[in-house]
Amino acid sequence: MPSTGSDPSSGPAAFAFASASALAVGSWLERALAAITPADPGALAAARDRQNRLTKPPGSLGLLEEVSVQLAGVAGSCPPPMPTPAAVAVFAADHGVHAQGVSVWPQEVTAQMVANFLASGAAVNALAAQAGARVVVVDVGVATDLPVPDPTPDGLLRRRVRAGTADMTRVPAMTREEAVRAVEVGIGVAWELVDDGCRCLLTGDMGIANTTASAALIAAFTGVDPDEVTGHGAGIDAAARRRKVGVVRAALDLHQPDPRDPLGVVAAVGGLEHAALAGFVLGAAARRVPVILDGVIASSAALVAAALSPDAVAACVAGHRSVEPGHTVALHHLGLRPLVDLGLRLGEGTGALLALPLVQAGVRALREMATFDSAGVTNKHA
Ligand SMILES: O=C(O)c1ccc[n+]([C@@H]2O[C@H](COP(=O)([O-])O)[C@@H](O)[C@H]2O)c1
Ligand SMILES: Cc1cc2nc[nH]c2cc1C
Repeated sequence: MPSTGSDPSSGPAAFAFASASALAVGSWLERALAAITPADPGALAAARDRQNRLTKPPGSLGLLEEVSVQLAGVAGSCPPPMPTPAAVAVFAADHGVHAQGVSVWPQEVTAQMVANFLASGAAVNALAAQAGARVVVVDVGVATDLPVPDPTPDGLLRRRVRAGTADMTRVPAMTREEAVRAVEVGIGVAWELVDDGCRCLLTGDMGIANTTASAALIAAFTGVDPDEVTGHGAGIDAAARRRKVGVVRAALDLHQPDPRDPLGVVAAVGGLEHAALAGFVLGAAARRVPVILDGVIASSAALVAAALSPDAVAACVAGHRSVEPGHTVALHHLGLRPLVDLGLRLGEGTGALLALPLVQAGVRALREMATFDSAGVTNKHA
C-alpha cells in the first residue's frame, strides 16, 4: 500500500507520536499490522513476464531474478524502484541469561561495541561504507552506561526499554508490555528511516548472549530440538555449547512458550533487540519497503514478525546464511533462501550489507536490460 497522508504510518509526525508515552501501548503495532498486505499479484506477474522477455535465457540470472520479482511484489509496481538509499539499523541490547555462562564475552562488550559503531570502527561501518549504506545504532536495552560522548552522537537512537532482560531460566525475560514497547521501537525506527527517504532497510544487532535467546525463539517457533538450533555463538567451545543447550531447554521447559502467542514467546525467552527487530520487519512491510535480514538473530526475530503477520515475510530478503545452525532452521521455516553463504557469524548487519549490492543488481537488471523485441535479438522458439 503506497503511503498516503491519512496513513498513520506515514509522515514525520508519526515518529514523534511513537515517542510520546501518552499513546496506548499496542497502537503502533496495531497500525503496522493493519497496513501489511500480501505481495501485489499483478506486479509479481508483470515482473515474471518481463524477466522472461529480457535478453537472456529465462531464469539464467537465478536468485537475482527471484529477488527482483519479489521486490516488484513488495513495491506493487513493475519494475520496482531501486532499493536505494539503504540504511542498516543495529539494535543493541543485553541479556540476563548471560549469567548462565552462555557466552565467553563479558556483558560490557555490548556497550563498548555501540561506542565502536558510533566511532565507525566496527565491521558494520566498513561494510556499510563499501555498500553505500547509512548506519544507525539503536540502544533498545543495553544493560550498562554507553561510553559515548555528550551530546548524543549522530547515529545513536536512545530508545532503551529496560537495561537488559532478566534471566530467562528463572523468570520471563521481560514483561509483555516491555515486549510491545520494544516492538514499537523497531516499527518507529523503520518508519523514521522510510520518512527520511530510505528505500531499503537492513537489520543489524549487537548483544552479548543473544544467540541463546535466538536459539530459544527458533526452537519455540519451529518445534526443532534445542540441540539442533544452538550453536557456538561468538566462540564458545563444545562443552560450553552443550551447557548452552541445557540453558535453552530449561527456559523452554519453564515457560512452555506458545507459538500462537508471539508476543508471549518473545517476552518469555527473547531479547529486547529481537522484539525491536520484529517490529523493524513489520514496519518495513507496512511501508512496502524491502528489508534485508542479517543472521540468526534477525531471522529468529523475523519468526516473531511472521507469527504476528505472515504477509510480512513478503518484504524479507535473506541476506546470508550464518554458521549458527539455528539460522538454517529459521530460514527454512520462513521459506527464505539466503543470497550469500560465506561462513560469517558476526552479526551487526554484516551479512545483510554484503547482500545489498546483489539485491540492487537484481533490480537494476530488471529495470535496465533490453527485451528481445527492443534489442532485435531472436528469441527461442516457443
Ligand atoms: O548473526 C549471526 O548469525 C551471529 C552469530 C554468532 C554471533 N553473533 C554475534 O555475537 C554476539 C552473540 O554471541 P554470543 O556467543 O555472546 O551469544 C552478538 O553480538 C551477535 O551479533 C551473530
Ligand atoms: C568483539 C565483538 C564484536 C561483535 N559484533 C557483533 N557481535 C560481537 C561480539 C563481539 C565479542
